[in-house]
Amino acid sequence: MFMVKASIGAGLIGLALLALHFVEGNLSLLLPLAVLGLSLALYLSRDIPKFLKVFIGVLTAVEAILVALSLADAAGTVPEFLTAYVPPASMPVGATIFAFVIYCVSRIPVIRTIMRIADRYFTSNAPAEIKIPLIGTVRASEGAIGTALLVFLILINLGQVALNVRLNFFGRDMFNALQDKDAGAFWYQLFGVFVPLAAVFVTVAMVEIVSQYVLRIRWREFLNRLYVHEWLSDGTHYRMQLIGREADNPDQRIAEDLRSYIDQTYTLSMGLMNQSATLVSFIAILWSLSAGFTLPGSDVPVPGLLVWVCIAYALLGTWLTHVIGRPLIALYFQQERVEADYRFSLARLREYTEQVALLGGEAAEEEALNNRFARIVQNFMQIVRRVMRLQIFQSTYFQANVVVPYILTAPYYFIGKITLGQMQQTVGAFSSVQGALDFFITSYSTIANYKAVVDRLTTFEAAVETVHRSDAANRVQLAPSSNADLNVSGLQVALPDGRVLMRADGVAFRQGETTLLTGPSGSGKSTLFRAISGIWPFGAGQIQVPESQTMMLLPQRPYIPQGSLREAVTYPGTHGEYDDVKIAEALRAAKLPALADRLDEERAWSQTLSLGEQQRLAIARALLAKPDWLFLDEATAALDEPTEAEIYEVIRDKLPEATVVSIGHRSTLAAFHDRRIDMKKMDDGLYAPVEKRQPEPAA
Ligand SMILES: Nc1ncnc2c1ncn2[C@@H]1O[C@H](COP(=O)(O)OP(=O)(O)OP(=O)(O)O)[C@@H](O)[C@H]1O
Repeated sequence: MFMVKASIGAGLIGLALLALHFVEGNLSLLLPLAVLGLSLALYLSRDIPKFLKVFIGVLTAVEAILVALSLADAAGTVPEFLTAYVPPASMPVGATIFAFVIYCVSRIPVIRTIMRIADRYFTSNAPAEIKIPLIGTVRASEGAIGTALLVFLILINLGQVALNVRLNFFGRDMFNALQDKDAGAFWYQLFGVFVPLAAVFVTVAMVEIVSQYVLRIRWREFLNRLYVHEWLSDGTHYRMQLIGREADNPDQRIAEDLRSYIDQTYTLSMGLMNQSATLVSFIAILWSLSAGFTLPGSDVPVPGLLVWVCIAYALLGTWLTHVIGRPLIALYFQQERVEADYRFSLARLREYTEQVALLGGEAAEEEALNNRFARIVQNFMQIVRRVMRLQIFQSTYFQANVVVPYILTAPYYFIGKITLGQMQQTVGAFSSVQGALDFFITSYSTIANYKAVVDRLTTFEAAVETVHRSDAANRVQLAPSSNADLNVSGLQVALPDGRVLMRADGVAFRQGETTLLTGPSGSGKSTLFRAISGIWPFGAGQIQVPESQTMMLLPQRPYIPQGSLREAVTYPGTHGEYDDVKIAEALRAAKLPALADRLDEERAWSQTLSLGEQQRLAIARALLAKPDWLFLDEATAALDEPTEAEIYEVIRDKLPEATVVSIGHRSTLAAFHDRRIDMKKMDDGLYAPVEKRQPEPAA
């Protein structure tokens, strides 16, 4: 496809050249036009990530302007004030080379992975709006707004390079004025040239920083929402931690890694473009400045001598940096992991502070925390050792950078081949080219860190995908059925490592009939409940659930979110779903009258309420949600027997339509259920539910 487009591009260029030849009789513009055509073909070629395509697009557009300027110049139609800005032919060539490099880079698998994350934002169709000063509110898709901001920022960055090029000439003219002792020219250069340029520079820098921050935060907000959504949807967050440790600390990946990814993608890509543009511009200058240079100690002229020296010097530095710094990638990855583990341990301790205090577990906790922190230190010290070596090399290299251009040019100055201004300009251009080529060296740590961040995001995405894929493959199937009962057939429930724990075949939970599930601890009762609610994927077989009926499962230890008591009771209902009167009523019914008028109170409820109170709060949730099926997994085990009896009474009274299935160990529970199923160990070593005859009520 690309070849077809390239051929079409080349054909069009041919036609344009022919037309030009007849009109102008001028073929010297062949090169810029040809390279412009190539850039266009690159831009049009399919399958380039959008983020990179934007860069090629802007480069092509800028290149078109430069070529147009050259054409106008050839035709003698460029206004006087613009003639100084007619670019040398090398500029469009440079832009095309850079576009081609981007194109080639976009074929590299790791870059495609990186760009796929970026493109989730830049290709988004979600409606959005942005307020632009002097223009007002503009509505467009989020992807379009992001793209527009990116285009704007690329243009600004290119503009900054152009300003630097102009300043390089200012340096030459000013030093020449000094050498000639021409005071008039000197002051003109200072106030007529430098001051206006500096003013433009400051304004552009201000606009750039604001636009850049706006783009970054929009981009982050978008990806953040997306990741949070993917993590939370379909119980992925739960199943992800069941399948292994590849995607450890998802909180860290969403909160930290996404931010780093966006910051670094922006900084590195813009930096790379900036440095490439600098490189192209200053190589052109350096090339022309090399004109008078001969091989040292001889009269043999070497075209572009300074350029070659500069490139060889930088390549050597880049290669050495890579060799020394490569282990940093893995070390940074590991650092993120141990830091997140430590943070999580602290947060967990905060959650369980009461249990730790009661058990007097402080010493054990301290030891565990110190051990975890020791891993941070250990890995960090490896980073330090590696960074130290890198730093020794880089510092030496950068110190040498200061003097190398003087060493190269001074001999030519002393024998009068170049003026002081030219020498100064050469040193400036050499440093700019050097700086651009050193981009990789200066950014090595960032790049190493970036790679670690990208790996963490891609493993996160891969884990999300694994969870979704496992949906389709071998797993317990939940099948909605028109039958009012819940039927289990051919079910085998396994552990994450594949070991089968229990089996159940031909078991029915009948609508309207309360069932008590009993059995030894560890026999898989809770896991069967998890399978019925669809969050436990491991195993095989089918569970037919009555369609369009709601289910609610209350575990032994309820989850209580941070926030007000109202939010705790109405969870997982959305804000405003129940009015306060109903909430208070539910709390009173669940034997928590003292809480009924404290709905606005915000505190760590999971730490202040007793377990029995938390369990009653969960019952209040069920009373509000009115599910068709209510599964109670030892959900009243912390209550005294009379209160437990009252709660079952309330459930029967307030939720007469609900089918209750309970798990419990207490014998008194049997009285509240119509039927009992017991988990029994079978001959094959697996547990299976067996119908148990209810004892006749005592006469
Ligand atoms: N995420 C998990 N990873 C590995 N094993 C698990 C996981 N969850 C549960 N198990 C194991 O599955 C088995 C059954 O656990 P389950 O909680 O279903 O038992 P139970 O019958 O409800 O026990 P109890 O009466 O003590 O609550 C246990 O041996 C438990 O260790």
